[in-house]
Amino acid sequence: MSLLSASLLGIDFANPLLNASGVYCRDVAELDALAASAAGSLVTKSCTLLAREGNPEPRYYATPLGSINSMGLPNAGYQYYLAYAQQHDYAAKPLFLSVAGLSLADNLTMLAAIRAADTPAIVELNLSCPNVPGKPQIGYDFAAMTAMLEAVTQAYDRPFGVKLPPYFDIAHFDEAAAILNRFPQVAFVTCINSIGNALIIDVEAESVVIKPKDGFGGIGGDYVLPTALANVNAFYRRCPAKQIIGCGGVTRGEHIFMHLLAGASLVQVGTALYEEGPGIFARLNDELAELLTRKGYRGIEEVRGKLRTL
Ligand SMILES: O=C1NC(=O)NC(C(=O)O)N1
Repeated sequence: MSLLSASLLGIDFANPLLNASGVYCRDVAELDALAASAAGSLVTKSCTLLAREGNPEPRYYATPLGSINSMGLPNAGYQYYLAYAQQHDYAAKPLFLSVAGLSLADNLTMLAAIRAADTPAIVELNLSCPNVPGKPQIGYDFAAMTAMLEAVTQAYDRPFGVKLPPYFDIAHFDEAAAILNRFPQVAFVTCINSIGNALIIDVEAESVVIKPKDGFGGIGGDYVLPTALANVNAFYRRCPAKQIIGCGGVTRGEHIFMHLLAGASLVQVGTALYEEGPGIFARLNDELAELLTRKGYRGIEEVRGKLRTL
């Protein structure tokens, strides 16, 4: 095991880093670039039953503090990503398949096909896209989330994970964790998706900056780091039988260290990857390794969940 070795579902990872679903992972060229990068693994763009164009552009905008997006689940359809999963070299690094069906039936159809293909790909079920007009985030509807997990765990007999929206109330951490703990098959929880329905305004133009939904979109980057860390730690504390993948606000090695302290086993990078490209993974691994070494750690397992309270 090396300094940066990580583990999830009993699978070894060279390092804890991967992309956030949706960033740099929509087509074969992007996925191959991630596979060839210093990332320890990669995840595909959340797929739907049929290919989608997504929302009208402009639908992504970066600011000095992060980004806002309302992509609207543009993707090539699940068969495209399943085909990619069938040809991926798993000896090189693990691959995650992100699934975001627009209905329970669509999720069941896609998961049945994924299961039948019997690849080593790990499913991350996206319960938190904030950008499909008319489709509320399942993660904020506890009854719908329960029904989805009851049906999915009946139909899909492998360990999988869920991508959750950020929660902001202790009672919601408690309720969401209680639901997840009813499903041992939910082996990991990815916290967080973007903070939905924010609004960024351009003062010069006196205008919003993205076209869909009157400018309302999910934010990422520096804006979301404290919320991401809180959600990672809240579910780490409440779901001792599950692992946590952290996502949100990572631009430097020390942010990865924060996610690890909060309880993350792996850490996803979104906005910063969009802006810097896959070369970011070599930089982040170097910065994390330098920080761990300076602090006298021999591996990330010694850091995970060790956040001190006062
Ligand atoms: O789950 C998602 N989160 C986001 O922030 N954006 C994408 C999207 O809009 O496709 N999906």
